[in-house]
Formats: sequence, C-alpha cells, structure tokens
Amino acid sequence: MTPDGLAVKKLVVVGVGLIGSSLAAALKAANACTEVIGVDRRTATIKTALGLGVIDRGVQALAELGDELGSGDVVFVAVPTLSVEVVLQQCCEHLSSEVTITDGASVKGSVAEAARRIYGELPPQLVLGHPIAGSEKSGVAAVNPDLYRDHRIILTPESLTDPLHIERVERMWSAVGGLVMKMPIALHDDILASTSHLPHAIAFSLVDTLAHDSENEDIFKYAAGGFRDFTRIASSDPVMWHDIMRANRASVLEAIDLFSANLNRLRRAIASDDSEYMLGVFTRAKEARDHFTRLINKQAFVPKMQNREVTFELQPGGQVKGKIRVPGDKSMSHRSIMLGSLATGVTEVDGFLEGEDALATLQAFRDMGVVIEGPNNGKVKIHGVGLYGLQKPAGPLYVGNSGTSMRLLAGILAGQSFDSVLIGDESLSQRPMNRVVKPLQLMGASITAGGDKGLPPVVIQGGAKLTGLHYELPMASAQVKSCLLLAGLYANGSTTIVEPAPTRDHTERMLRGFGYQVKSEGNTASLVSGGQLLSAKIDVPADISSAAFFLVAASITPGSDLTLTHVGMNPTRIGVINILREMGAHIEITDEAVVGGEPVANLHVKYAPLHGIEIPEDQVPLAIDEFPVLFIAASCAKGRTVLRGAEELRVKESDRIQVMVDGLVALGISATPTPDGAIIEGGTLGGGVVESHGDHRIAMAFSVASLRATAPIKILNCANVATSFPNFGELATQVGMQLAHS
Ligand SMILES: O=C(O)C1=C[C@@H](OP(=O)(O)O)[C@@H](O)[C@H](O)C1
Ligand SMILES: C=C(OP(=O)(O)O)C(=O)O
Repeated sequence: MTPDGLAVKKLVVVGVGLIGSSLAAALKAANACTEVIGVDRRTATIKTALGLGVIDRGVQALAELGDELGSGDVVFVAVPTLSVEVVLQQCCEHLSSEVTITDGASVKGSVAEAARRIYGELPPQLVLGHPIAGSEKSGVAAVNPDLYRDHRIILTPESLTDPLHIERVERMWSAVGGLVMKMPIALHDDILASTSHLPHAIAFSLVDTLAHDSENEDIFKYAAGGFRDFTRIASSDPVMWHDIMRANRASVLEAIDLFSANLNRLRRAIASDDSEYMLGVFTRAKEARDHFTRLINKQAFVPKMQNREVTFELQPGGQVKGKIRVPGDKSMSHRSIMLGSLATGVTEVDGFLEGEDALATLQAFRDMGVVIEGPNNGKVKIHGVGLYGLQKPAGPLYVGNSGTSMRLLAGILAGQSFDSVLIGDESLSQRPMNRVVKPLQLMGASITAGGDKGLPPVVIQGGAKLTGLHYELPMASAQVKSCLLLAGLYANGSTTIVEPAPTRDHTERMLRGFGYQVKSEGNTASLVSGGQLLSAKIDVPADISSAAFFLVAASITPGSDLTLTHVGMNPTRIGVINILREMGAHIEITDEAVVGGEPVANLHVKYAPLHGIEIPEDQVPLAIDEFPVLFIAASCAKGRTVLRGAEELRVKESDRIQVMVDGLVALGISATPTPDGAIIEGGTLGGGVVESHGDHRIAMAFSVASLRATAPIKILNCANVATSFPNFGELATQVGMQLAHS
C-alpha cells in the first residue's frame, strides 16, 4: 500500500482506448489512486476521456510527465501490441527506475523482447501483464469500469522483476476486482494462441470468406444465431489483431495447423459419411462446451467438487405424501456404460442416472475414445468399440468421488494394451484400493497404488498377460467381485470368485444381457475369457438405495402415504426392505415385473411405529449403502437397534459408522459406535448442526431425520448429494419435507 492506504499513487494510462480507460475508470471508482493521467497522441481522445470523467488530466506524450512520476506511481501501457515498443522506448528515456511499468498486451514474448532490446535486459520495474477481458468494442467511448471484475489477470514476471513492483501491480488489479494469477511468458503465449488468437483468426477468416461470396447479401440476410454467436469477435479492432497475430506468430501457426488438420479430418468424415467420427467430435465437443458453461456459471463439478459449499437447512416436521420415481440405479448405470463400451454395436440405455458418479464413468470411456451420445433425460447411446477397441487416454482418468468407477475400471484397464492412471477426489483418494490391486496382481496385472492401504492414484501398465484366477473374497464386496470378473474377460482361462456372502449381482446379470456367459452357483460366480459382448438395450430401474431415504421418511412420519415407482428389486439389493419390515414398517410391494433381466416393483409406504431390532448379519451386504438412513429409522424406533458385521461402512465415502454416530449424538440420540457397527437407542431427535463430511448418503439421511426432529437441522458439506441423487432436494420438497439449501 502507499502510505495513505491506496493501491497506487498516480495512474498513468498510455493509450486511452477500451482497455486503458476501463482500468482508469475502475480505479477512480474504487478510490484506489490519487490521480489518473491519460496519455494519447489524439487530442480528441483526451477530450472525450476528460468529458467522460475517465481521466483527471491528459497529455500527448509521456515525456511531459517524466519529472513528476516516482515511487508508487504506475504507468499502464495499453496500446496495440506492436506499438508497445515505442512506448517502452519513451519509458526508458523519461521514467525513473522507481516508477512501476506494466502493460496489457495480449502477447508477452514480443513485449519482453522489445524491452530487452531497449533496456539491455528486462528492467526490474517492468511487470508484464495481460487482463483476460475485452470486448469486440473498442475506443474510450466503450469504457466499462466493470470490465475487469471477476476476470483473470495474468502477470508474467521474470526472475529479474522486482517483487515490490509485482506487488503494486497485483494490488492495482485486485482493487478493480481482477483475479490475479502468474505464469511463465511462453506458457501464456501458447495458451492464448489456442484460446483467443486462433478463434479470432477463424472468425475473421470465416466472415471474410462469406463476405466475398457472390451471394453475400443473401447469406447475411439469412444468417441466424449460429452465425451471430460464432462471429461476434470478427468485429474486433483490426489493427490490434493484426499486431497480435504477428507478435505471437509461432504459437498461432501451431494452433492453426492443429485446427486445420482436425477440420480436414472432419471434412473427410463428412465426405465419406463416417457418422461415428462426426458423432465422436460433436459429442465430445458438446460435453467440453457444457463443462465450460458450468465453469463460467460457477457450477462445474469436475475436478474439484469439494470447493462447492452446499448447506442443507431443514425445518422440523413436514409430510411425506405422493407418488415419485427416484433416479436410475447407480450400480447399473456404471455397468451400462462399461459393458456398452466393450460391446460391439450400439447400446441404448434408458433411465441412466445423470449423477456425478455415473457421469465420471461415462467421461472416462469418452476419454478412451468411445463415442457416447447423451445423457438426455436418462437416454444414452453408446457406440461400443469391442473388448479390444479402447484407446489410450490423453491423461489420467479422473473418476471424482466414485469408488465403483475406480475399482471396476481397474479390472478393465488391467487387461488393456495401454498404460493408464486412475485418480479421484479427496475422499476417494483415501479409500483402499489394495482389495482390487492385490488380486489383479495375482492375475498377472502390472498395477500399483500408494502405501499400505493402496491409496489412489492407481497406476496400471498395459500389455500384461493376465491369467484366470480362483479367488476367495476376504470381504463381501460387489466392486471387487465385478473388478475381477471384468479382468477375467481378458485373462487366459476361467476366473472364479467366491464371496463370503451374496452381494449385488448386476455385473453377472448384465454380462448375460450382453450375451456373455457367466455361471453363478451358490456364492460363486465364474466366467471364461474368449467371448464377446453384443450390444443390448438396457432399462435402468429407479435406485433402491435412493428410494431408501423415502422408505424411511414415510415409515417414521405419522400420516404419510407415499408410492415409489419402478424401483429395482434385485434380491441382492432389498435388504433395506427386509430390515425395515422387521422393525415394523408398512411397505407394500405392487406391480411387480421383470425388465431387462432385473425385477422392478412399485413400493407403497405408510407410517408405522417402528421398534428396535438386532439387524440380521446376512442382510448387511444386501443393504450396505442404506445404513445411514437405517440409523435414522433406528433413532425413531422404540428400543435398541444393534448393527454388527458392517465394518465395510468404515471405508465408504466417509467412515459411515463414526460420522452417523457423531451426527445422531449431536441431535441428542444415544448412539455408540462399535468396530463393526453401532448400538442405537430410539429417542427424540432434536435440532442442531451435523457435518456430513462430504458423504452424499450422510447428508440425505440427516435430511430425513428432520421429519421427526423438534428443531431445525443444518447439514454441512452437502454438494456430493449430486453424485448419486442430483434431484434429491426437489423430490424431498415435493413430498413435503422442508428443505432449503444455500
Ligand atoms: O458394485 C457396486 O456398484 C457397489 C458396491 C458396493 O460397494 P462395495 O463393493 O465396496 O461393498 C456399494 O457400496 C457401492 O455403492 C456400489
Ligand atoms: C459407497 C458408495 O459408492 P462408491 O463406492 O461407488 O463411491 C455409495 O454410493 O454409497
């Protein structure tokens, strides 16, 4: 700060166009400098700037200010890129080394070279910069004091640049709302060549091409939204862009070459009617553009979901009434993408869960070259590439919060010819992967993960020869079973998995649906390699794990009457119904049917007084994801509920035993954790603040608790509800729960 607390003392803007005048106006509006002086050789510009109140004073040459500028003053050079050299020459001749100099040119390498030519080396007072803001408009009349608010300002200081001057420039941009970041000059010029200079070159060239067409009048008359959206930047300042292209020649040429090659490839695809290639380009581009839209709207989920702070606030009481269909089954959605990709032909999926976990799997397969259309209202079309058609991804495969994606993918990737790396978010990076890494190594896979527990990243070397395995699972885990069966598709001979207790069998069922033989006998599942998967139609039923929140909600709320439609009723998933019924719940199963090899039904639930039970251990793997909300049922039941044999809950998205017990205790319930479960005494739920630790099922479980709470409940860290149940809030409110989020 200057002694009087200002970001800078005098601001001198050389070149009073849009960029210069907007900084001047913004700094004045923020009262962050003592005076703004404009330098522009055009007197008319100075006059306009004075008239608009953008500057306090104007001169025609920097030389006029030489004597009065000193420490704390900043000269901002805002002239077209190739004119910066002339201004730097004047700076060198007239300014003391105390004065901070910065610029706004779009290319940094050429400015640095100019400075070296003039000063001999980069002067410590020169802080090169580039505000990533602008508009197709130009000139002082377009001045916009908000131009830099929330926009990135890139500074490219070198080792010789004086930190005092850097700090001053950072303060100046922060004062006008800019988001300052630093990067090396070469990186800046490469990035900008692709993200800014190339699109401008294309827009100018396209409009010029159309304008030269003999029928251009007609063309412009009929040009609609596509033309308007795509070519807006072609009305940018020609001199400025002429300068930029010349100043960043090498990087721009590289970007144009890459684009031309890709455009030519697309041309060939159109000529030869290669619809798969076209769809590949269009679906990948749409996904990337949608992601960008979410980013600019600040609602992106990849790669840093934890950064979103979502808090659920629930009022006590409410109703549970109506008829709803919860979103598609997560386990089946993952598998539909995986098997659809590995099949030959086009697989059509209906009812796909558009939650972040299943989308992470979808993206991973796109990253490996699979063309996937959608999802569009739960519909997805996968253009399968066959068991050996996946391509090496360009970088690590990021699967967010999803254990299922990482473990099942590990099995598939172990059998590929290419290297790959699987990474996840903060929570997934703490979950044990050795349970899949060790048996895959036994099959001959070249796969590693970190430390004793085998934490992600999971690193896989391609090209390993896998051999079938007879493996007794040390824990009841459908993810481990599925991983090994999928690796078995690529292993010599047969792969047999023996489970300590039955777990969900969607992989086995769906493989059969794709025409691949899988034998299931008692607790054993096995398959032999050498077959192939043929595309299928898949109807994904509503997820019973999501329905569970509403089964408990209706069961604990007097007066409730709720129907959940088309719920998946696979016998390996219905533990929650069995357990609730044993506690006295009133759940009717109607409209039973079998769809695509999976049973479905409607569930009609009404309030019933619940009582505590010893949960049968054989039901634990069949209700493994439902325990958070079953703990809520237990806290509303009369008497004691005891859960044993559920140590797997400690290695889910959070330690679900500890986190649930902590939350219940915070709400006044007597609950005690045990190494493999918990003891819960039914009681009265109070209000309070609960930490969900970013675990979707914890957040939703405590939302349900509010129905019987005596005071409001606030649940922290709920963004990850979107991993499995993106419209939970809407459905909860629709049935009568009183949930607001911020
Ligand atoms: O195979 C699957 O789709 C799943 C298996 C279960 O995990 P484990 O295999 O770790 O028990 C479950 O918790 C998870 O939500 C989904
Ligand atoms: C454990 C879960 O999922 P995953 O293991 O796929 O992260 C879950 O959804 O509760």
